[in-house]
Amino acid sequence: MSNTATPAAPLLDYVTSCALPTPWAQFTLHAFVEHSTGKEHLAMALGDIDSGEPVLARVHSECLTGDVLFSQRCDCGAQLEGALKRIAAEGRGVLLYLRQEGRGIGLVNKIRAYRLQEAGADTVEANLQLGFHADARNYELCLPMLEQFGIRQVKLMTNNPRKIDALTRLGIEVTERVPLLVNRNAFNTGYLDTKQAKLGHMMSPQAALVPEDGEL
Ligand SMILES: Nc1nc2c(ncn2[C@@H]2O[C@H](COP(=O)(O)OP(=O)(O)OP(=O)(O)O)[C@@H](O)[C@H]2O)c(=O)[nH]1
Ligand SMILES: [Zn+2]
Repeated sequence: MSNTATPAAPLLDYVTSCALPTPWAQFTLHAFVEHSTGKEHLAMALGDIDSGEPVLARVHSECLTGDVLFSQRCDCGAQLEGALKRIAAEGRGVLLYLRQEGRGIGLVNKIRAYRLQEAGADTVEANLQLGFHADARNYELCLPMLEQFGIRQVKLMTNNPRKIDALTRLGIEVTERVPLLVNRNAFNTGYLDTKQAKLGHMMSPQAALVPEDGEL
């Protein structure tokens, strides 16, 4: 018998890419398909990202309500837009769009969680009442996605220490954390407070002090 270790089965396939013009820059949109679930994950890339220099990066978890439907219950849509604007301003970077809606519990369960929040639960309590972990996400796909572009070092746009830990454990070096703070509003202030108090998000009180127009 050979002593050679069997290489780990790939987690996802790289499929194809196209140009994606946005209001801020023309990105290249790359499509991946995850083997175990068939989910389609995306990367939006800009500029020379395989030069070996740390790359400005965002790992964004799907939030249909916030990213697409303009929900003010969370900060996801504003963070998505802010991250793309920053990458465009730098002329170089990548945004991984992971299809782990509702912190991994799915859209319908997130709506169930919102309903529990309307009855008084916070975002963590609602997940627990539904029988889920507070945060059911897993970031292992980030490694093959970043490897596709030759990226080993990132300047990560996040307030979430779990993302930094997860990437570090995967062997991606986070050379810098770039805060991604958005305007508070009457609907998201409790959500932001809970992220800070219970999920360890790094949001100083100055988080509220961003310009009126929400520029990041
Ligand atoms: N279960 C659940 N998921 C939510 C809720 N609000 C937003 N989400 C999901 O949470 C994910 C975004 O996570 P956040 O914790 O806001 O932000 P993050 O991406 O972990 O951290 P940052 O990098 O700092 O933005 C998305 O998948 C959203 O769909 C909620 O009340 N309940
Ligand atoms: Zn959201």
